[in-house]
Amino acid sequence: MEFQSEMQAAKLLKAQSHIWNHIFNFINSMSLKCAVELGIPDAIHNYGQPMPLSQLIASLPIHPSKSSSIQRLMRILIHSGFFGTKNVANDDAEVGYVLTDSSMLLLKDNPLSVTPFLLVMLDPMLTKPWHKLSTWFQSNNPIPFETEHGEVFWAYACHEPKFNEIFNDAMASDARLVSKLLLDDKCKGVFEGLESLVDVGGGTGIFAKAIAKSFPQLDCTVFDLPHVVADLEGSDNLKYIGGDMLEAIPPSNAILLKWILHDWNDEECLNILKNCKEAITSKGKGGKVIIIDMIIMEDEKKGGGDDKSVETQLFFDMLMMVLQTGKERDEKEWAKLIVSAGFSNYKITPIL
Ligand SMILES: C[S@@+](CC[C@H](N)C(=O)[O-])C[C@H]1O[C@@H](n2cnc3c(N)ncnc32)[C@H](O)[C@@H]1O
Repeated sequence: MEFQSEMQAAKLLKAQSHIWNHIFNFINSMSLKCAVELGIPDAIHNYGQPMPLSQLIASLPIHPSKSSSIQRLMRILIHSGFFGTKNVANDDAEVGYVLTDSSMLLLKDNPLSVTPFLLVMLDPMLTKPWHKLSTWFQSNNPIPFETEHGEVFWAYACHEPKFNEIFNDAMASDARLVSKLLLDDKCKGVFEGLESLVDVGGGTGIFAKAIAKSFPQLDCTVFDLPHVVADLEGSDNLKYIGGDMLEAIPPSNAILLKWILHDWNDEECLNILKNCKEAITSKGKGGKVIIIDMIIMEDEKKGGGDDKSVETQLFFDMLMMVLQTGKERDEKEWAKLIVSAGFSNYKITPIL
């Protein structure tokens, strides 16, 4: 009997700690945001060797009364894998902070830095709608973002220049990382032999610039909302056009849709895909649509991702529910969309 109650107590405590860790998940995000805002990854990187706490404190723009709190911030970030410790050279007793692969990706000067994405996703403009999620479920409002801000995401970005800028920077940072992986690796062939390409919803054109550079013969166009591409200058084989993809898309040999369709519901996606089809066939011959988006792979046994990558996919799906009308889709849902839009076949290349 005693054994049974010990088991029950253990189960109870495990359940409680599971709940506590979920309640406090935001502390991981906010501690990381704070470290980035204080420039901690850059301070450690610039030091060039394991950085003792005293040196880190001396290098940061903090009030002297907060010095003793830095060690506590670092302790949780070490626990979550953003920093490590190593012995300081020639000193067996003293340890210093070092970066990990993840904090390397948060350095300001790293061309692949994820910092702009972190800063926009954790900006109150994007975190506040999460507090409206249950209200949204009880209303007929289409999107929690709209419940909070009174209008849809793209309309809001149009008249909030600061938000427009940080959002576009965040997209550009992802485009830099993904274009590096895709154009250096096994996907380069996808763009070979094309005459023209329109990057629909291409933002400030980071991805299209990388393609235009790798394929100087390819005529590239970045097509996005007028306020996003206003004042942007093209080059020899790159131009910017403002417009609305829900209306029409400029004619082209190929269309790129990176991180577009997951923003929209099935009906809106069908509209976009039909406009893509129209754009690639209006040149008189068939072409292709290149979609860069995720495929939900929940079932590990059927070749899906590990626990962490499934969690990332589910996070993104919820993000689309809160910020947009869209969703992340599994292969069946993608296939249905593609076929319904009138395309005859598709090929999936798993990369990221
Ligand atoms: C999630 S971002 C993706 C940006 C870029 N493709 C990337 O992956 O870095 C979606 C983009 O679609 C653009 N967009 C939204 N509505 C649009 C519309 N109706 N017509 C054209 N572009 C639109 C946004 O301005 C934004 O740049």
